[in-house]
Formats: sequence, structure tokens, C-alpha cells
Amino acid sequence: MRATDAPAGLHRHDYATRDQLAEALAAGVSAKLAGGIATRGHASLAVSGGSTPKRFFEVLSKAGLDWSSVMVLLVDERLVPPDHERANAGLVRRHLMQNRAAEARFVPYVVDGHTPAECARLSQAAFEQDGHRLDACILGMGTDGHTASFFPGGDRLAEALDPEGDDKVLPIFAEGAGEPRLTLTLPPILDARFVALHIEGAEKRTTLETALGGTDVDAMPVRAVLHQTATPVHVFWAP
Ligand SMILES: O=C1O[C@H](COP(=O)(O)O)[C@@H](O)[C@H](O)[C@H]1O
Repeated sequence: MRATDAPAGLHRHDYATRDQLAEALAAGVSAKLAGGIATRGHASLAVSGGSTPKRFFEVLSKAGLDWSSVMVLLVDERLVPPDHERANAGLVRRHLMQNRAAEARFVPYVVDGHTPAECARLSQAAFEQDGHRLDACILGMGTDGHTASFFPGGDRLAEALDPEGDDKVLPIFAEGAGEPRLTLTLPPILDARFVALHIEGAEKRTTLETALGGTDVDAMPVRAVLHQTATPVHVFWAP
């Protein structure tokens, strides 16, 4: 691991390989979850979808935790049927909810049978059922500068990024997103006890440097996470 200079509140962790990154991130998350279980009797984890987290999920799924005391949620979801190949819930079921982690309680978003607004309302109720604050929230990032489903041009981006907003889950639509989405809003993400941004590859490194080098949040919504100073954010990267 190599620590690099970063703005205050941003901690950068660079690894030589994606396997090393997966091991380190899984160890860090596992420690946070163990801490939650030890102090409160339960712990919660929100994870992202896409293609990047598979290796991390597979390592984390083998962690020696009391997984029956862990709730797993999604940072964001695509509004597609639950068995659709692009469903983030499917990725989590296939790669995280296995091995020891099969004992955890997975609470996916409500994605069908309702309007997007209703899906968001029902999903938020599930998110709030334990009245909890997330122990760990693992974000991803696209090369367009989106994180969670905060896409450039998102129709409800301002609401989703409002630090004073009351909604924890919102429906959101953006041309570049592929399909309508549900997303955690910025407040519950930044309220997590541990926030990580997990990115891999040279292209995403360039995207990260671009995001750090400018301040236009609408152009690159990940800046809302990177440039705030209230919550420490740990950036995990490997080539
Ligand atoms: O659409 C999404 O993309 C991002 C990044 O995905 P990746 O495939 O580039 O790793 C992901 O963080 C988000 O959860 C997902 O819905």
C-alpha cells in the first residue's frame, strides 16, 4: 500500500494489485462490522454494484464475523426486474451472500410492482427499519464521474445531493444511467461510520484526479463526496 497526498478528510490507499486491494478493503470493512456487533449487537453495510466489487465481495464473504447480526443494503439499484443481469442485487447475491456471509440479512431495494417514487418510499422504509446509521458504506465511481446513482444530468440530482435533505432513498433518471435508478441520498452515505470509494484501473484514476482538480459537482457528482470535509473518505485504488 502507498499513501499519497490528498485533501484533508480524503485518505488514499493505493495497492499494487486488485487482490491486495480486495484483501485490505475486506479487512477494513470486516473490522467496522465487528465493531458494530460488539458495541450495538448488530451492524449494517451498504455496497455498490457494477463490475468493480466482485473480488472484494468474494473475500469479504469469507470473513469470520457473526454475519447473522449483519444487514447488507445497496447504495443504489437499477430499476430492472430482480433477476435481470444488470440488477445490482443479483451481483450481491452471487458474490457476497455466499460462504460465511450467507448468514447475513440482505435487504434489496423494492424494484417492481410500483412506480419509481413508490419503490423509493418502500425501500426507504426498509432502510429505516432498524433506525440505524450505516457502519460502512462502499461507493464505486463511473468514468463519467458518477457515484451511487448520482449521474451528471440526473433529474433529481440536486435533491439527492442536498446535505439537509430528509429523503434517504430517491428515484433518479439520467440519460447516461441506462435505466431509471434508486439511490441512497448523500446524507445517509456521509453519515456512515466508514465511507470508502473503491476504484480500479488507470482510467478511473484519471477520472479521480479530474474530479479532485475541479469543483463543478453537476459535471462530476462524485465531487460531492470527495470535496466535503465533514466525513473522512477512504479511496481504495489498484491498477
Ligand atoms: O452503475 C453503477 O456504476 C457504478 C460503477 O460501476 P463499475 O461497473 O464501473 O464498477 C457503481 O458504483 C454503481 O453502484 C452502479 O449502479
